[in-house]
Amino acid sequence: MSVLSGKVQTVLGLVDPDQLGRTMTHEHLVMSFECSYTAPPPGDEAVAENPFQIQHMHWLRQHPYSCRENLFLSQELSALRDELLAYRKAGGGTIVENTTTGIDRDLPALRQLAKDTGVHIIAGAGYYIDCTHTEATKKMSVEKLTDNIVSEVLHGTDGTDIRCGVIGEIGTGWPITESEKKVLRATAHAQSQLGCPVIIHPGRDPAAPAEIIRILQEAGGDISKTVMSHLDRTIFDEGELLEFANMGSYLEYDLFGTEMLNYPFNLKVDMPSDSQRVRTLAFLVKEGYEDKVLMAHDIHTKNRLTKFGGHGYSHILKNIVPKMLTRGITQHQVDKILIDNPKRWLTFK
Ligand SMILES: CCC(=O)NCCS(=O)(=O)O
Repeated sequence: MSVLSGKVQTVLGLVDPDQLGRTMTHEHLVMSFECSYTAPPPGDEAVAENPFQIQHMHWLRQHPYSCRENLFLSQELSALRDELLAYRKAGGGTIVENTTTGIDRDLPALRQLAKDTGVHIIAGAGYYIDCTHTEATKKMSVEKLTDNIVSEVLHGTDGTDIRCGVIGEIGTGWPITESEKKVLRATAHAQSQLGCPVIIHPGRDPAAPAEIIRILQEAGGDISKTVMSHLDRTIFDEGELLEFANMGSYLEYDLFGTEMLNYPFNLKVDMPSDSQRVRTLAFLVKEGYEDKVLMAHDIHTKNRLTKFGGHGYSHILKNIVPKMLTRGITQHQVDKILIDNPKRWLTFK
């Protein structure tokens, strides 16, 4: 039994799980997503260089990764403070901040945002996808990676005494690289030492989530305390979704607010609309998975902030929940998805 057992670890210290309230389990507040820059379509270069004007907002929603300036959420601390205050006003209590090594995690900024706004913020330990692994990271043994992750939870992160409360988002692509497999095994080893929550970013292929669960399971991970993120752009077939759900992880729909015609990271994927996401949640609830579903917006670009005409961190609470209630999901089930499931996942064993 560790000192963390039965508690949730925020950037301001340990809290009782009952204090969390409504929780978005997959957001970013301070990060950069430069690693995913994608060249704009031919002819659109001038728009990409001059993005934040009302007449360009539709273009930005369609091509969020083709404008470098849009990829630096870390430049928007004042807007983020306003966002979190609005989130609290809308009934939000907690945000899990999924920024890991490789995409510019900033623990002191998260601590300041938590102090300024009263929102509980839980930071993420570990490593993002392969292209952000340094040469030094790629050379590390699973044991060394495990030690690093454990230390980020027990002692502090990035040279501070601020501790992470989850492992992840742990990044993987498709196919999963050797370096990513080592990080997954280290994640499982760290989780079995700490009894902590884990959250995974899968590659963009329907086979990726199950393959990741197998790797974690073989390395001793606790799948019942693991979240599979981004299912909205990964598994589309209902039969395949139920087969994956049977493996026992939490099932996260975390791209609420993103609607784009051409998903640049996998042109074969049709990104669903929010209405289609709600329909999938209703399907999972009907099939008996109401204790496994989680929701979030995964905000990781500036154009999604209300300052730039975006939906902000309160979109689910303000717009999506009312829609869920008209689509066969009860208030009790909504509370499970937004309060009880996050609380159970985030509590250390
Ligand atoms: C760091 C943010 C992130 O990885 N978001 C996932 C975007 S997507 O792969 O679902 O498009």
